[in-house]
Amino acid sequence: MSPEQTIAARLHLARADFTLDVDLALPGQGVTALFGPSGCGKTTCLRALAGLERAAGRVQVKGAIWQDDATRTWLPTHRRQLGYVFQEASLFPHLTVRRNIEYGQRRLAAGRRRISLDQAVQLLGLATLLERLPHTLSGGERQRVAIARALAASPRLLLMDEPLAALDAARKAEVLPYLERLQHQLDIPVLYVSHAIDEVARLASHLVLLHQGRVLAHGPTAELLARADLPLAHADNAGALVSGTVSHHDPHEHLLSVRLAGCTLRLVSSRQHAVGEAVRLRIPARDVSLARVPAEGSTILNILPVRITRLVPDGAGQVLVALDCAGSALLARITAHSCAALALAPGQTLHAHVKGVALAD
Ligand SMILES: Nc1ncnc2c1ncn2[C@@H]1O[C@H](COP(=O)(O)OP(=O)(O)OP(=O)(O)O)[C@@H](O)[C@H]1O
Repeated sequence: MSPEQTIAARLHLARADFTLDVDLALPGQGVTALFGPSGCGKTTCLRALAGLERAAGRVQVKGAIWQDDATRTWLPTHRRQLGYVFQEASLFPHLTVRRNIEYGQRRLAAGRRRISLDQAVQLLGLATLLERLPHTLSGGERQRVAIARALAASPRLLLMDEPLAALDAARKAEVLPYLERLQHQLDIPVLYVSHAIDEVARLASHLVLLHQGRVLAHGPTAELLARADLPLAHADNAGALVSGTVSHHDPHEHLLSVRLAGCTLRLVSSRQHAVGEAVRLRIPARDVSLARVPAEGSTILNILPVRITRLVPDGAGQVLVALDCAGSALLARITAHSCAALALAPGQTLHAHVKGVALAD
C-alpha cells in the first residue's frame, strides 16, 4: 500500500523505568486496536503519536509527515490533524452540546473541513441533545459528544484511549453501535486502546499487541485472537472470531445458520437477518470441547470436523488447543487430563462440540 493509504510510526521514548520502542505499519482505514497489559505503553504510544510526548522517530499519517528525525520535522499537537477521545469525556461544562462540538472546528480552515457539524451530530445521534449542558447528559451521551467534537475537527486519524472504560455495561452497549457506524461511514482510521477483548473483537479489524513497550505481534484481529502462542488466547474469555454469511434464518425458532469456509454454524439470534448477510461470530475457547466421535442425542447444535494445529499448556491443569475447521481457526480450552486421556497431538482430526456461539457485531 502507498504511504497515502497507511500509517507508519517509528517511536522511541525512554523513561527511567520504561522504554517505548515500536515500529508500526497500520492500515489507513478501519479500527486498529492497541492491546496489552496495564503499563505496557498503550497510552504512551497514543500520546507520542499525538505529539503530547516527545518521542524520537518518524510518524507519517496517510501521506502527512508529523515528525521525522531525519529532516528535523516536528509538528506540535495542534498541527497534527487528529482527534483524541479519552476515557472521560472532558467536555466544557459551561458550553452546550452544540458549542462543545463547534469547538472542535474552531482552528480548522474552511477548506480543510471534511466533516460538517451536521454530519458529526447525525453520526453520533445527538440532534435532540444540542442545546443541553454536559451535566444533564448520561455518561454514554457525554462520550458521544466527545467523539462528535473530535470528528468535527476532520481528523486524519482518530485516537481513542479506552473511550468506553468509564461506562457501565448498558452505556457501553449504547455507544458501541455508534463506533461501528463511524468506521463504515467515514474514511478515518481509528487507533483504539482497550482492555476489553470483546470490545476489540467487535470493533477492530487489525490488532497490535504491546508488551513492555514493544510490539509482541500485529495483524488481522481474527488471526491474532486464535493464536495459541499469544497471551490473548490465555485470557479467561479467550475465543476465536470467525467470519461467515447467513445461509438461513428461522424467525420462529430464532435460529440462524451461518456458512463459514467449510462448515455451517447454528446459533440463536433474535435479530432480523437476510440470507447472504456477512456476520462475524465469537466462539469462546471454554465453550468448545473435543471428541473422537460426534455426540449423538445431544443438545449441542454444532459439531464440526476439526484438525489440531497446536497444543499449548494453559495454566494449571488446562490445555489450549488450536484447531483448523476447513480454513477457520478455532480454539478449545480443555483439561490436561482429557488431553492426555485422548492422547491428543497436532495433526489429529476430531469433532469439536461447540456449545456457545455469539454474534460479534
Ligand atoms: N508521565 C509519566 N512519567 C513517568 N512514567 C510514566 C508516565 N506516564 C506513564 N508512565 C509509565 O510508563 C509506562 C507505560 O504507561 P502507559 O500509561 O503508557 O501504559 P498503558 O499500557 O496505557 O497502561 P494502562 O492500561 O494501565 O492505562 C508505565 O510503567 C507507567 O508507569
